[in-house]
Amino acid sequence: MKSPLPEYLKHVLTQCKQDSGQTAQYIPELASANPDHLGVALCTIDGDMYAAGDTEVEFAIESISKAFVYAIALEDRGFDGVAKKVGVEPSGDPFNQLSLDPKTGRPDNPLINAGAITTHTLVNGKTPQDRYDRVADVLSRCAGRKLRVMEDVYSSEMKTADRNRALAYMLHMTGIIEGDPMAAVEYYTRQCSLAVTAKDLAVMTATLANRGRQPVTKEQIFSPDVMVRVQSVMLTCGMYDYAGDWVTAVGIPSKSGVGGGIIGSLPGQVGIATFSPQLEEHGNSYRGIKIFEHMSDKMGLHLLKVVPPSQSAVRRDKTVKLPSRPGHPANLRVVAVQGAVNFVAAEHVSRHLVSIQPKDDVGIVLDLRAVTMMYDVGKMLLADTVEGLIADGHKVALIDPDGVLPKDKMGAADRPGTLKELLPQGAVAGENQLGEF
Ligand SMILES: NC(=O)CC[C@H](N)C(=O)O
Repeated sequence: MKSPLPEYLKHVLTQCKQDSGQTAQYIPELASANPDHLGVALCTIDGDMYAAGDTEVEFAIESISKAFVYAIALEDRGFDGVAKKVGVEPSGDPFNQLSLDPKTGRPDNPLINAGAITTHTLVNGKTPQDRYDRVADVLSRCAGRKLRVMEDVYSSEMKTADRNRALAYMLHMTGIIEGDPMAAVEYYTRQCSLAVTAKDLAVMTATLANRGRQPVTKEQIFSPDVMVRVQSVMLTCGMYDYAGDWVTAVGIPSKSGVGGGIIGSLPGQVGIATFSPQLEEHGNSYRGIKIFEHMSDKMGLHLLKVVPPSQSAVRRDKTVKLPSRPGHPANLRVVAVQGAVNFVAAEHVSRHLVSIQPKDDVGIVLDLRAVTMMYDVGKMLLADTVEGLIADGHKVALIDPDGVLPKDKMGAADRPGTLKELLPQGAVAGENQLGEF
């Protein structure tokens, strides 16, 4: 049996293949791209790839590189170091506009050309060549293969890069970029000329979605906090002056490039990439937009369409009568938690536990074996709740073989003997049998 997903993706392509728009006219080499190419690839955070159409055809990454180079700059200079030079505000302007903050002189965001030329100069390296080498190396590691420059695209784009040169001189004049502004444009353009396929982009994007860990090679390339920053800016600025429509209709942090690619990163789930070089008036791939709209709608991918985790955080809450033993509680309350415990899920579990009154004659078992991810806020809230129960005079036992709650805060609850103490002799041979309650 084969996965039905590739067939599904093929169907999406047939739904979205009506022609519209033009290849990028301002870069001769891109203007002559094959307008019929059409592909979609999807890579899960486990590294499973599904693809349909032209997903192994190379094209220039162009502005999609900006999201990754912003991530490198954040790693190399820290959040504050980058924030001094580039903002995070949607400009609402076309990508090649000189959108600078009137007070600080910073480019509005790192995904317009002015911001991206700036972030390129913030990458670590002694010389412009070193900086570029680092960019090419990190992007290649994200793709899982060495990416090459499309020299024809590069030289073609350099012939028509006057606007970017003007931006770079302006940025140099105001002290936003240091060093030779022409070298910045040259190497920024090389960065934009890196050749990728839709499959490369899907796995690169899954790295963003997977908290910075490349899902196939398993290399931790970026830190999770940097990924939050990058995807936030992708959500608000990734589609330039189309960003508001995009968030509304698609709701996936994204980035487009005039080579015809669009990437979409759904945090914790999947990286998606589309390829079709026919561009609409904002410079985004026309058919790429259609594919994203279609998939977001039919597959429920909009970031704001979430199932509240609180509704399923408590897998079981049961009170069991214990045989009477002097000095022991009459009942056992077993609260079993499952899934990812974020704030709302932890609040839900905590609410179950705090409903237990000091006068209730119960011992409490908090079973955390089915927790798949414990957020810091979950750790804090549940640890404090357990402490409070103990302070109320309850005996609490924790079943936490993976240590999802901080040991130091758990006191008596985490002593292996506590569970045995709570249960009558012979009631439980091992932790697993607690499931019977
Ligand atoms: N939107 C884009 O993809 C533009 C990138 C292109 N290299 C430029 O600087 O104009």
